[in-house]
Amino acid sequence: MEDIFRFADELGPTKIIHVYEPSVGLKGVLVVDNVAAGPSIGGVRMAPDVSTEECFRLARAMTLKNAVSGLPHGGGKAVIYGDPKMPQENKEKLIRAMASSLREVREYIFGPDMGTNEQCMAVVKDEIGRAVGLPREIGGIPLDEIGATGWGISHAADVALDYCDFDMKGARIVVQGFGAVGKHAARFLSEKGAVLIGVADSRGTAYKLEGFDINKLIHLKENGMSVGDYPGAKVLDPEAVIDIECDIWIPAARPDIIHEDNVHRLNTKLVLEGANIPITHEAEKYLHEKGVLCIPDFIANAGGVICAAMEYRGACEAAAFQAIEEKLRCNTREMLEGVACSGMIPRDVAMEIAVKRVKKAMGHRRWSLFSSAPGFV
Ligand SMILES: NC(=O)C1=CN([C@@H]2O[C@H](COP(=O)(O)OP(=O)(O)OC[C@H]3O[C@@H](n4cnc5c(N)ncnc54)[C@H](OP(=O)(O)O)[C@@H]3O)[C@@H](O)[C@H]2O)C=CC1
Ligand SMILES: O=C(O)CCC(=O)C(=O)O
Repeated sequence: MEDIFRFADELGPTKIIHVYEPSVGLKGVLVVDNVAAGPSIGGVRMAPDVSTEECFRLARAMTLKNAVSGLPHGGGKAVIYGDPKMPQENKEKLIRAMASSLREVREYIFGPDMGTNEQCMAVVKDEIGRAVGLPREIGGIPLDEIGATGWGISHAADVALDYCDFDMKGARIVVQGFGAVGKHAARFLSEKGAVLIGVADSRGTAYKLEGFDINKLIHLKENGMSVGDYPGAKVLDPEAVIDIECDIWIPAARPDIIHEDNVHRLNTKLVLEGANIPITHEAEKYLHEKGVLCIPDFIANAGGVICAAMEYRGACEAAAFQAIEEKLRCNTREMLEGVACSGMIPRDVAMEIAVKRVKKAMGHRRWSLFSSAPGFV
């Protein structure tokens, strides 16, 4: 018999909810992991093929990310099954139904993730009044539009370079995924002097040794084209983005894309994990042994959720940007100093810091993973 508690450990998850509503074709899952620190924040992903296990791993990444960022929030993640490029009308129906079915699950605050955006969060807000990453017109900070996560990645990069043997000026960057995270990471890093030489989206990889004009690339994507349509770029298949020699490689798309079987193909000096869980633990160990510095997801890509948590409390955009900068620089340095002292891989050092904080929050609760106090969530 299937063990439905197979993901359970001392940190969670406290709830796994499967949602089904055939009248609109909704199938979805919500994993609320540890909410000892406060109600969970984490994005809603729309994708055709995410398992409950993957949703759990993404929710756990949020628990660690929120803890390491010192936010009064636990970790959660939701998945709506479907093609994110479906007609807007159908997408809105699915999102409304998902939000409506989770109306009373107050320990989860909806945010944007792969396949959802500010407009989707506006729909959730309209339906149940509980969402972050909202458009400005309804009082939000549109975290994807302003590039909150990319801003954080650029600061993690600054600190990481103190531990590498190259400078930002002229550094060659390659990005897998040119959506909310990938394009803004490339934009902020190029403003610091780096050069984007390789980029992939779901349709292909584009390569240009002289460097892309990032605004031109963004414009082209906004008009429904692929990165491969960039004039003069060499076009390769999507997987080829792994092989391009560069100084900084940024995964900003799907999970588990670098693993034991392909990690040897990476030809880079620094990896900044923009995506969640993009590299397996074994592959990260391999990179560490090869001298490639790898800044793990819940350190490098925390900018989005820091922005979301600030928005939840009514902060303005400028304050959110400042908080992201401060927290990302401080967390990256703390982790890298730990690596320098211990020789451990960066993820393991970051895990120690995050789990210690989660356990401290748990120590304040009668139940370990959540609180039942009135008004807690
Ligand atoms: N949004 C945020 O603030 C945060 C997001 N993240 C994580 O970052 C990652 C990306 O999220 P986000 O940018 O929001 O998502 P988006 O949906 O905005 O963009 C995803 C990008 O990945 C591309 N893509 C999809 N599949 C592949 C593939 N097989 N090969 C190459 N590229 C591919 C898409 O291509 P196409 O353009 O063709 O569709 C698109 O360009 C996710 O792991 C997410 O969880 C983490 C922290 C915060
Ligand atoms: O959209 C949010 O709520 C925060 C961003 C997020 O989901 C993530 O960090 O993976």
